[in-house]
Amino acid sequence: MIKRNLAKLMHTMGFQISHSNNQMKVKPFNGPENEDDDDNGTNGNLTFVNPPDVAAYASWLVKHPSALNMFDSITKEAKGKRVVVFLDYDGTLSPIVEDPDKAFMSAEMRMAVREVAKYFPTSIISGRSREKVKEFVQLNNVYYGGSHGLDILAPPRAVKSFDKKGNEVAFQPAKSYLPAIQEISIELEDTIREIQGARLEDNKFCISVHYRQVPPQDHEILKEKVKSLVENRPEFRVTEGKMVLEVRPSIPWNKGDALNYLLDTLGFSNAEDVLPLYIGDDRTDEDAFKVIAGRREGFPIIVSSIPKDTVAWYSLRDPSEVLAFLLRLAKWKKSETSFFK
Ligand SMILES: O=P(O)(O)OC[C@H]1O[C@H](O[C@H]2O[C@H](CO)[C@@H](O)[C@H](O)[C@H]2O)[C@H](O)[C@@H](O)[C@@H]1O
Repeated sequence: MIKRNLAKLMHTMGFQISHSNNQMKVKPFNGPENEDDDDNGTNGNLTFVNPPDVAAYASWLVKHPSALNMFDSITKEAKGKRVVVFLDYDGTLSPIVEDPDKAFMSAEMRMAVREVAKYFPTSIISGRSREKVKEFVQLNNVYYGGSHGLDILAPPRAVKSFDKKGNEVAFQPAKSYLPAIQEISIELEDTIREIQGARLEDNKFCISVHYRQVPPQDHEILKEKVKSLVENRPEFRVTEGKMVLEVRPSIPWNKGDALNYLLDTLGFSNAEDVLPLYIGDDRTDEDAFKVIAGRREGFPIIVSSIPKDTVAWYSLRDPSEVLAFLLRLAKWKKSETSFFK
């Protein structure tokens, strides 16, 4: 009886449930260690549920309802307005994996993003270098913001994105930091050399220090080392993501500013009928959620399979739900467009 009621509750909350050998299985819980590593479930395995986690997630979903369950009210609000889409990359369009160089996007996801971009101006704002994220995404009908928005190739039609000869020029507010970034990268390399499994990723205007493959007992040692190195370099600051420290120039620029910059260059800054939609999974995406929340209009959507503090209004559990949402969004717009033809 209790089991049946729990199953009913979870179904209402949007969980996928299956039964075998009389044991209830729910996707996606498999006991994430902490909020920094809530990427469990992205491998699609079903695992046994810890009931308190299910209850916690269910009550979190009340505050941050599934964007799939809320789809009709989202499209009702979007009708007749201009939706502008912003997407994070890692953990949103691609599952979190051990090796950052292998965070590939599926062909289905690529097709879904391409479809969405046919109907809505679409940008991808990532912590990766702009070149790297473009290499993963391989689409020409989206705009790219790399290094957490410190490197944006604005829409070709925007005056700001051309130099005198008419060549495309990226917006790079931290360009003068490049020599210092190279210097700190060498220092970081030296600092982490002794720590087994630690690795650097050069994201052009940010350096990521990954510790996903570092033994847990060394995580704090690594964090301490990196933070004390950066403390001596006031021109840099550290932000934290999923098993990664991101060393970046201490200029007041984040994914929220990048969102505003893109809205501006796309010609939407003063428009009242614009609804930005942002989907992201990590702490740095909160800056973009805040911008949308501040406008009181739009759709800030967090990707998370565990309850976490967020200013996002809606949620999706993992990249597979992001895929479902994007496909539905494109389908909705396509049917709306053909209806008015
Ligand atoms: O803003 P994002 O596009 O989400 O970038 C944030 C970081 O994403 C990448 O690291 C994360 O994904 C890796 C691959 O799945 C994973 O191995 C790592 O543990 C995650 O933190 C990227 O490699 C970093 O440089 C970005 O800072």
